[in-house]
Amino acid sequence: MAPNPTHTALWPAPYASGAVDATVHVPGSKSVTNRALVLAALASEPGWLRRPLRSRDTLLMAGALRAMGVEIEETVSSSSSVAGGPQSTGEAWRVLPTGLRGPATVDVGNAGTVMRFLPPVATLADGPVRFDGDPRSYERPLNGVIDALRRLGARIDDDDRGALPMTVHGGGALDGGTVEVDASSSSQFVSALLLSAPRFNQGVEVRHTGATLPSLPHIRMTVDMLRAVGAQVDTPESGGEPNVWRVTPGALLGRDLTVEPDLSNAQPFLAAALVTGGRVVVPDWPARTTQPGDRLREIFTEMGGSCELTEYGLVFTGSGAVHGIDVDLGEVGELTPGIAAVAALADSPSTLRGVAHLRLHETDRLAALTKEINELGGDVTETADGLHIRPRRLHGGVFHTYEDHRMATAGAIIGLAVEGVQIENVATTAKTLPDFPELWTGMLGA
Ligand SMILES: O=C(O)C1=C[C@@H](OP(=O)(O)O)[C@@H](O)[C@H](O)C1
Ligand SMILES: C=C(OP(=O)(O)O)C(=O)O
Repeated sequence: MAPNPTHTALWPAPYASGAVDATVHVPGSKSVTNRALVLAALASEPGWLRRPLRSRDTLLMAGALRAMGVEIEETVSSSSSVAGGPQSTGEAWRVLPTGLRGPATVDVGNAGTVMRFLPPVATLADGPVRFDGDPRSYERPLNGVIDALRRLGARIDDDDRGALPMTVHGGGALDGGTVEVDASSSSQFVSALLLSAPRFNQGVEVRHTGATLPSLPHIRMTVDMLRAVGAQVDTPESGGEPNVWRVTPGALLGRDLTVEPDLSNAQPFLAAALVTGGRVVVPDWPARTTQPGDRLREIFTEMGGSCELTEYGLVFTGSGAVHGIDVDLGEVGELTPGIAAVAALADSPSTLRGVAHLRLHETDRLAALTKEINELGGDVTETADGLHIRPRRLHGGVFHTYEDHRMATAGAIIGLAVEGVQIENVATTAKTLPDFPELWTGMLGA
């Protein structure tokens, strides 16, 4: 990868001199957009995605599917009545599924959803599909997907490393069947196998064998979205065995889906209301959702705020006080960096638990948060499965982001309350929220 000159750039994180009071239109969910793209590509008829997220991860997903022959037409209507911010206003993608083709090359970047959800899709292509990505993608766990696909009948050439880069030799179809997977390092192993399973000859039965399973709401999201396109899925929640999911083979419908705002990307804006004692409104917050970010209503309330979910959206208000929290974040790991940032500004210590698997995310998030908060004068220690955070008076300095979008937004939260924080490579937020700096300064009225 060519060096990106913006990686060394420093962004002075805006300091909030008073309480924020803003309405923030948060763009669409990464997790919903990328699942919707996969399901639409596997359907037997065309489908629509409205207000899709347009970010690095979702454009990589769209690009990969196009490389395998799927047509994705992008249209932008000028309708100003559509919420969702300038990036997604009125945008809709029409997906026209075709026979999946190889040879093809897929760049996964550092997108977990692309590197895990697409190898099962590639087994259905009629030729080889080569997968490669950012250096960090070579280190992120993929063995659960590779081993499972092999056992289900796929031919994969990964030089026996269980990681990227690799080639999936698509044979036009996959047997499918029953498979055991240890998904303790990523729930995306389970989601990946379920998403393509309606197109496997025998469907799939996935049996998770590991001691822990992170990010359950994301597996529920997979199941809900599969059912919404006509798939039959049996789950532990629907009376099945614990840790076993079954998908029956069958055709998938094309749908017209409007993507919800990304509630995990709403986190820094809600945090801004919390740490400044202000008020932030997020329009279109769904009344019912599988997104893990919905847990913020409860977590940030416990940390000192209050919220009201109205027909218009979520109104979140800070009280001026920020409290520490003792919480298991295993189900909602992607919220950890933002919660750690708020915890560093609180009036009492915090313990964040259940997130050992964050060491294998975009970066080792536990090490990165510890180092960066401590370099601003904080007192954070790593535990076996999380962080202890004892608030201290912080000072300005450079907050490094390790090409992790959620490190950048965590640093911005701290910068609201601490003068002189500079975020290195804020552009890394483009992974899921390219307009972050503009939305942030817009929220502050700058
Ligand atoms: O399926 C998904 O869309 C995701 C699942 C989670 O992955 P892990 O289970 O690997 O944490 C989450 O952290 C990631 O941001 C998105
Ligand atoms: C872990 C994350 O992403 P990915 O989909 O790349 O796993 C994240 O967005 O916090």
